[in-house]
Amino acid sequence: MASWNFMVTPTKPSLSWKLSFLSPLTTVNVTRRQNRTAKGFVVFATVFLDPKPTVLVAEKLGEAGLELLKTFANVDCSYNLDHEELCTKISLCDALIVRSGTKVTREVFERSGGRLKVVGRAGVGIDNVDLSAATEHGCLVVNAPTANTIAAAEHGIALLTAMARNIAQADASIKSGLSSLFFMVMPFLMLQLVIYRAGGLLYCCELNFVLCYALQFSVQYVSVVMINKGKWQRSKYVGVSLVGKTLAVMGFGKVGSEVARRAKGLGMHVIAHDPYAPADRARAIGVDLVSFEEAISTADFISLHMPLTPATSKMFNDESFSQMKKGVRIVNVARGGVIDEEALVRALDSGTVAQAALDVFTEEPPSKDSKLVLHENVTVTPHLGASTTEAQEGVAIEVAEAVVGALKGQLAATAVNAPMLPAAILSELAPFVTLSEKLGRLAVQLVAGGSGVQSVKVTYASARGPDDLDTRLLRAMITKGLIEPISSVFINLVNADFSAKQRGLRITEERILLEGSPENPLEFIQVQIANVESKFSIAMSDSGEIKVEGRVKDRKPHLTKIGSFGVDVSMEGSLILCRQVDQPGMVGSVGSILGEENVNVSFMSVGRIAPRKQAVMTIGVDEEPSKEALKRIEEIPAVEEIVFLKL
Ligand SMILES: NC(=O)C1=CN([C@@H]2O[C@H](COP(=O)(O)OP(=O)(O)OC[C@H]3O[C@@H](n4cnc5c(N)ncnc54)[C@H](O)[C@@H]3O)[C@@H](O)[C@H]2O)C=CC1
Ligand SMILES: O=C(O)C(=O)COP(=O)(O)O
Repeated sequence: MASWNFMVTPTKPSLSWKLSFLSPLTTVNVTRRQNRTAKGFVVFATVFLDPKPTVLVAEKLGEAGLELLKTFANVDCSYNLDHEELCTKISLCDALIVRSGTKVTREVFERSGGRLKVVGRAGVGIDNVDLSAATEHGCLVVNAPTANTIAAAEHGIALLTAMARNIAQADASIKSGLSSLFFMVMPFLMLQLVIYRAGGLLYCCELNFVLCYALQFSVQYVSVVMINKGKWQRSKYVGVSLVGKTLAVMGFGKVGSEVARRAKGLGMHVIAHDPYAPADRARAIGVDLVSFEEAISTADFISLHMPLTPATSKMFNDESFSQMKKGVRIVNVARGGVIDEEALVRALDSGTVAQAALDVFTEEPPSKDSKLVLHENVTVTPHLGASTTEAQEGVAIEVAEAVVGALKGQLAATAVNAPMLPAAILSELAPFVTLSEKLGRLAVQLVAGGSGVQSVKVTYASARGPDDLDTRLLRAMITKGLIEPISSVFINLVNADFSAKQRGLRITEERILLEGSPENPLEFIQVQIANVESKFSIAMSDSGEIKVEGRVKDRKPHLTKIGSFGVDVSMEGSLILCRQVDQPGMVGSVGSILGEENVNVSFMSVGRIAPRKQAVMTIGVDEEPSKEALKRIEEIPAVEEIVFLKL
């Protein structure tokens, strides 16, 4: 536990008031109080900074997820924060967990002061998180993409069937009938009571008593008739059948395909529109993938399951409603923003859309006088798609695992703004990830002057076809290696591409398809930097670029080529590269200088063109040698150039 002494001058005697900007989980010990000043007390306080990260949970999260978070972090459950409160708290948090009710805006990232490392969305839709701002601030965004799929699909089906059979309207109608009876009878009972209490004029009271009962009975009679004939509205709520009808599933992803599967079970004919869905997945459950126009113009029911993006925003508008079959029925369990809500009201009024069942709205909660919500042909629920006990426990665990993993620096399988790869592939690629970063680091340190790097070519040699080798992660790590040694920018998987672009660094990728078994994901990776000069001339390839190449051996990164020189060096610690004339005694001379300087050598290897010709000595060192030590090595007559590189 780190401790930090500082001085505060509270203007009020209350020290805790002044220290409230610190995390509630930070322990503050006041150790000494000194003399009064004009402004108040001068106090020495010792603040014990808890080394555990702090996770702010801003919306209700399942207990199992909270327990998991608590094993690794301090958990601050502060629900219902307004935006300003969130912005104030965020600079004390390493991670933030939200559901759909919290807007994680650019301001949140800006005011985190760089501390926020991960935002966890306990659910699927990340339209409430400003992803560009997160990426620019190097903050990873992870979600829980699978645990609420079934809940959302079941809710979609619940709304579909409830809408077709007017369940919600009929239920409300019966209940409003009963309550109107209650309210109609109540005043007469009250009146009767008042008359009794008045006392005195007995005759008069009895007269009133009779009158009162007569009125009460007639009202009761009218009400019962109304309930039976009026609010027991069997003919008003005649529904429509689902069997044999066409359902268009718009967005054939996880939820959409589960809805389709269930709708098939109800005997519906299911078509789907999704520009990115694989046709074979649709075929496997007996669904035809069709164009947007065909889907909306042939469907009796339309169920929406695409994400809200700039491309899908208000894609259901006056124009698309006009192409629909008259009397179509629409279910939306995706996002309110995919529908132009005013256009939907117009379509409902004109009868183009017979009914809509909506779980989501452009503004949540919708305004109390929302014409859409109040429309008699609209059934609504308050964004309940993911709200089952099971789904909430599931998303809580899914997001907590992702957040803890991200805080530990592990690669996230549910990252939204960084390369996302399945866990098995991540584990297979892990040593190549390290190799990539080290190659980038090494290459950029070989550039004379360091900056000015603009054009980098990365070559991946593999027996695997492009579809079996996702290189985004490797590219991001090479970028990290290239940028970090020459800047103060912290690069991670999230902001690598963005930072490269911002610095005008163009990274092109090339693949060499090797023959043989694709057991290993990669044979070697090569990084070339064009249009620069090197501080170590040997690093230049024949075609004039700085070139380094590496392989993974025993899951460890190895440098195997510098320029055109073959070497074999484990890429650990730091390296001294030394170009020399190959002659006896070189290893000893260099080794003894380093020994005298108390620099521990982890390995030495010499690669040469031919005996007594040019050679490259690669020396792994545990400590950084002093400038004097490097100068002494450089002064050995056979040594032609030398460079020290931190990996
Ligand atoms: N109401 C609720 O409580 C819940 C709502 N959702 C929402 O449901 C939606 C779907 O979730 P998942 O199926 O888990 O996501 P997903 O990512 O598995 O599926 C979305 C599908 O939409 C497709 N798509 C993208 N652009 C499209 C376009 N222009 N037209 C048609 N399809 C398009 C994608 O290709 C993808 O297949 C999301 O918006 C999510 O936020 C999810 C869970 C609960
Ligand atoms: O997962 C989603 O996309 C949802 O819409 C669920 O939202 P919620 O977590 O219930 O606020």
